This record gives sequence, structure tokens and C-alpha cells, in this order.
Amino acid sequence: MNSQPVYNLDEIIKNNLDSEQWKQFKRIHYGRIDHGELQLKPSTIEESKKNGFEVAAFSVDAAKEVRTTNIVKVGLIQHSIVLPTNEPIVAQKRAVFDKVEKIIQSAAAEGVQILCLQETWYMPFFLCTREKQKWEEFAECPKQGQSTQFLRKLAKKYNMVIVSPILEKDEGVWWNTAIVIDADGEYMGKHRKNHLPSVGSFSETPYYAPGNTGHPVFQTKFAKIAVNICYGRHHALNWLMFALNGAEIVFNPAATISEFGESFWGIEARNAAIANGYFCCSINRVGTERFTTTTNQDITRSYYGSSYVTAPNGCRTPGLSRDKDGLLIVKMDLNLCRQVKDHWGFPMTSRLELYAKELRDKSL
Ligand SMILES: NC(=O)NCCC(=O)O
Repeated sequence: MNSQPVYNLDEIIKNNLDSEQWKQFKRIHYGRIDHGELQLKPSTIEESKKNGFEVAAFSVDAAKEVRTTNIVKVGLIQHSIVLPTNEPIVAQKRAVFDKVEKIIQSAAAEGVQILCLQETWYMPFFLCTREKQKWEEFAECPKQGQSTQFLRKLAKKYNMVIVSPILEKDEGVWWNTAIVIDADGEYMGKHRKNHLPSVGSFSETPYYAPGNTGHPVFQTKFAKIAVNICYGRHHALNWLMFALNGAEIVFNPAATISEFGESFWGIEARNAAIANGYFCCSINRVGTERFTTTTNQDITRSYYGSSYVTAPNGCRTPGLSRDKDGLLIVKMDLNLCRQVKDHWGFPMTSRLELYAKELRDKSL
């Protein structure tokens, strides 16, 4: 018997149901009985074991129709930091780069075409420390920054679109930003986090400014994509605007802990995918991060991973684990976006003019 505690919800349920109950649970909870699990290459399994990360791969098909299929393979990476947070910042970054590069190599070997990393992926999420200056070196220029240079090379090498959520510094002002690199390695643009939390230990307003980039959608080589950064997932209109601007896939790179609504982690992005007719890809970091402030206060934060993907028809993949580095691969047919919109008629029945009027009246 496995003596390890089971942390993953999917595992807890699976291990406690008989096969018929499990089948019915999958139908009702995940939206389909068959997860569409894809076989991984033996070399990927070997690499993941060697480098200590899990890999899971699923497919989401669309119905056959007049249009040719529009299939794209998407990868999400969740991971912990590597070095203690009091190590030199250059070393902390380098160590995460090395870890993530190995996972990206496996994603490339599996044919991933669009990859998204977690929120501020190369640093500890130090925003709970209430200290700013000592972390300055983590803030980067979006186009020239070290992480962008590092990922541009990989994007080009692997013909892969990469979404890289960073801590941006522009003329002395910090922003929580996601940059998009196209499959030729060229920088396409950026989106700055619109909604900044100011709740409990997530007090981000003293660090960076609220986004001023609207709701951009990037026509990458493989799909029209957008990024709704972490706390933005609690804002329904934020999701809506990416849909109105034509997104087929919206990524939600996050850094969130149990106390901040683990019970609705599986709900908000899933609801957004259903309501807006696009694929939602949710990514959360894992691991425990410890900080000692200059006033000798010890702060500890643990993240619960559980990255997952929802299709516009509401089907979702199982989540990655709550505590391990991981790569989630989903092969998706983007034709499903249009098919679901036609079926349910949500855009057709949306009555946006009604809301626009009321919103205008209320904000006067
Ligand atoms: N990173 C971030 O915005 N966290 C806020 C807490 C949450 O929304 O989960």
C-alpha cells in the first residue's frame, strides 16, 4: 500500500470509487468519460523521471465539419523555485532557467507548439515580504531582459510560441507582465496585469502599477492567444474582453495558495471557458517559499499547483499534482470554439449593448 498521503483531488476520488462510480464521476465532473489521454514518448518519460517532473498529455477533439481541423498542441509548466530566497538573485534565476529549460526540451520533443509558464516564473513570489528594493534585480526589461533572451532562443530553436510572465521594470515603474514570443523567436508584445490584489498577504499594489495594455490578443503562428494574469481570473469582464477581442486560448498564469480559494481554482477559469467560447489554461506554481525580512520576520508560503485546461464545451483535464513540477500537454482542435458558440448561442444572445448602457450610466 502507498503510505504517501494523497494530495491530488483527482487521485483521491479515483482511489476511492469503483470502476462504474469512477466512470460516472468523470462524466459529470470532467465533462467526459474518456480523458483522451495521449501516449508519451519513452524518452519523455525517462527525461521526466531523471529531472523530477511529471508529464500528462490529453487531447480535446472537435466534431468533423467543413473546415479542416485546426489542431494545436499546448504546454503548461508548473514548478517550484530552486534555491533559497536569500541566495544571490543571479544564481536563483539561473537555477530556475536550468530547471525550466529541461522541461521545455521535453515539451518540444512532444511537439508542443504554444507554451506558457507560471506567473513571474523565474523568481520566488516575494510580494508577501513588503520589501521591494532588495528584489530589484528580478525586474526586467520585456524586450531585452535576461529571461526574454533566454526564451527567445528556445522559441526559435523549437518553433514554439512562448508566453513568459515576468516582473517588468519600465522607466523605474514595475509591472506584472506577460510577454509573448512568436515561434520564430521574435518578441510579439506584452500584456500587463489589469487587476492587482490587495487582500491579506497578497498586497501587490505597493510593488507594481495596474495594467494599461487593455486586453490584447496575439495572432501567433499557431493560434490567437491572450493572457489573464492570476488575480484577473476573479474578474468576469476581464475574461469577456479577451473573448470580444477574438482569443481562442486564454492563459491564466498564477501564483496562489490554498487560503486564497483553492475550492474555486477549478471553477473560475472553467466558467470563463464555457461563457466565452475559448480554451482556458490555468497554471499555478508549486513548492514552499521561505523569506526572512530585514526585520527578521519569517514568512512561509506554499503553492498548490493543480494546473489544468478547460475546453469551451466545459470539459476539463485532470490537474497536475499539488506539489510536483510538471508539464501538462493538451492537443486541442480550435474548431471547437466556433462549434460551441454556434451550439449554445452565447455570443448571439449576449445583449452587450444592455450592459454597456448600464455600465456607462453607473460610471457617470
Ligand atoms: N498572484 C496573485 O495575484 N495572487 C492573488 C491571490 C489569488 O487571486 O489567488
